[in-house]
Amino acid sequence: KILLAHGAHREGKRTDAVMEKWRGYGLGQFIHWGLYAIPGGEWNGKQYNGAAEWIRSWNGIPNATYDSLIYKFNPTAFDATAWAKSAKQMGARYVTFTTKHHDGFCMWPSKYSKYTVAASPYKKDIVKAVVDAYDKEGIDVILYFSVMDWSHPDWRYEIKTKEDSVAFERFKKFTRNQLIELLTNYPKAKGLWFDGTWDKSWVKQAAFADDLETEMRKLRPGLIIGSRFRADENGKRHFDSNGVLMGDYEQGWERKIPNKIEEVHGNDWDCVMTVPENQWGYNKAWNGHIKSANELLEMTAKCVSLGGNFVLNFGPQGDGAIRQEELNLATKIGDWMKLNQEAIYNCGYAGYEKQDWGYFTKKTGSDQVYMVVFNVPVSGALRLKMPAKTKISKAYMLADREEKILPEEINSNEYFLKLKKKDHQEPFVIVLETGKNA
Ligand SMILES: C[C@@H]1N[C@@H](C#Cc2ccccc2)[C@H](O)[C@@H]1O
Repeated sequence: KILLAHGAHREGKRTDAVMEKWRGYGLGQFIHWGLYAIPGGEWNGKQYNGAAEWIRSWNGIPNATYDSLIYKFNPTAFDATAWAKSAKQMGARYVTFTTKHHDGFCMWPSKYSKYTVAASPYKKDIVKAVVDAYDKEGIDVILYFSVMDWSHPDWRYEIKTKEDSVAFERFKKFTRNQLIELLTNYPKAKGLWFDGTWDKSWVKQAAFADDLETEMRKLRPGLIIGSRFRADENGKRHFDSNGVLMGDYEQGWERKIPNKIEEVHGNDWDCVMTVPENQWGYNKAWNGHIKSANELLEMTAKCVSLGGNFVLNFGPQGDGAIRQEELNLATKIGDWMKLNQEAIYNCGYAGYEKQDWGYFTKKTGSDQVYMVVFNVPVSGALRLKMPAKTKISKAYMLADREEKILPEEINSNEYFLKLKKKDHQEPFVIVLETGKNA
């Protein structure tokens, strides 16, 4: 093992109650909202071909012109309670909200910056409104924070000169001040979701970032911080030089999902996912491949079946309203979750062999196993392979417990489950009651 002063401080999963709850969330919501929602991926009638929340980096817009959007920020349709109720209906159990994205605009009245909601026509504290509204709905809040801050004069991508170094020291103090401010102003927040930590300037700050993480955890015991916050002294990110996860869960699953359990290395993790292929902030153009509710439900089940959580992103418009297409998805997902949430919440990896019909999930701390079915063969029967000596004593539809399914044993641990209905237009869950040699 390599001796590290700033590597991971813990090996293996956290076992405290806060993290146990995080582990069982199953489904979450991400919200990307800021000044970038005003242009919505378009400027002077020209479509920006990147992610809408990155439009400030487009050389088609002078930085000062983008930053003057602050004077247009007055989201008259913003209603945090409506957002929180929509998230509750969808079945989200946590929300990750952008306090400051790469453009540096603060959605809270930070006393360390002039580039905040306080200086906009809207004036009010949006982070507070979101934290309070979601907390009231019983949805835990995680605060997204981008270390990279394009608008700050002391931000550097790389430290090349003495001047860079002096400036970046000021930037580090500014970053620490804002993070302590967020934890102090919004004590209900359960965690911090860091982004914008990949540039050389920050990767070189192993000692500073390590001390800052320690300070934040001391200020807020139980705080949840992912693997993206800091690098070790060798510049290793997410996993330190000994291959040990940095932080409390793996944060690398951005717009991608693992395919097998080995890929998650026994760690906690969540996947954050966009509805369009790669748009986090609001984009006027709702085009390219837009994921359907069934696709998103499959992603949710796949994540839970591999011990993770699925976090679906919403990009509210510049006026604060969530676009109807996203509200419709939330409703469809919520309707399914109402009937089937038992197979998602507080569930994880069952340890069974993956099969074509869909995903196994298992209730944490129990033997209860679920089949979340996405693919019914033309035969209308599901071939089910169980671990050796694991018998099925009972099988029934979760959404209608009276609908029993008679498992026909075809081998010592292989069954045919004949379904009453063949053509399913959405996924369904079969509850399996098993028992060793039942
Ligand atoms: C959670 C997501 N992370 C941000 C990013 C990025 C990014 C940066 C460099 C290369 C590819 C992707 C996106 O803007 C969004 O906030």
